[in-house]
Amino acid sequence: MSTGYSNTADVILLDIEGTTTPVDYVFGVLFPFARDYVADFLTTHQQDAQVQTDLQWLRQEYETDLAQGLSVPDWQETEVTGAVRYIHHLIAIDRKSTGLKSLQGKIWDQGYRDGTLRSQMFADVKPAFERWTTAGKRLFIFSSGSVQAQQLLFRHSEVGDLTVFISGYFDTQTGSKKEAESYRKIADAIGIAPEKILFISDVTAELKAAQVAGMQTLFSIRLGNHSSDSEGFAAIHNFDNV
Ligand SMILES: CSCCC(=O)C(=O)COP(=O)(O)O
Ligand SMILES: [Mg+2]
Repeated sequence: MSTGYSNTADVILLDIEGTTTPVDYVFGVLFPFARDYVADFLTTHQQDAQVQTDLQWLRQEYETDLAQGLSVPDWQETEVTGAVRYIHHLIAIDRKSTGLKSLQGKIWDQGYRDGTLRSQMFADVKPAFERWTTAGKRLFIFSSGSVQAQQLLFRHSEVGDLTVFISGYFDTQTGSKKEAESYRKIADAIGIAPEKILFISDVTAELKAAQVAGMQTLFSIRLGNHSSDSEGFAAIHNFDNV
């Protein structure tokens, strides 16, 4: 029996990759773009204060990996090429790392602004955003991508600027998507009971955490997703009946 959804939500909280946007766009376009441009970007921007913060986060993550005995590429203390090697490694293993995601957002910024990047949305996304907004529901995003990356993605989509429909954005600076506490913090920040929030994602571990926090949940099955096993969660193939 499927669980988690009774369609009584006032707020809809959406994941991005595998829910609003094809996995193929993230893995086939965004990640290679960041991979290809990170060396140039760091060479030009490594002294910027926010880039320095990202590099410090990445360095801490690197030290933790080393302490845990994980296999990581060599990174001498201040070397850009070492940082680039580690960043390439994190992209290759799809680590949902706050430092990596923050840096990726900054790299994608230029690509979106000059028109090289245009984000892809599933065909039912914009009509659903319009329908939910008309029905008085508020829409929020919770993605591993940084808030900056989320805003860029919805502003520069192939179907136009969708940020007008979105009331707020949350990333892993709120907490891991697999921890119930993150969903409690999001409900607090929105100022609504978790039971009034419907969270939609393609990752059941995220739905389990949201459910523990009291949210309603739906599993997203989209073409190209990593898994279509809903593990008992109510599932959808698009937003048409949500
Ligand atoms: C904000 S677009 C890039 C998304 C991203 O970097 C990612 O890892 C996708 O994670 P999600 O939590 O949206 O599945
Ligand atoms: Mg996802």
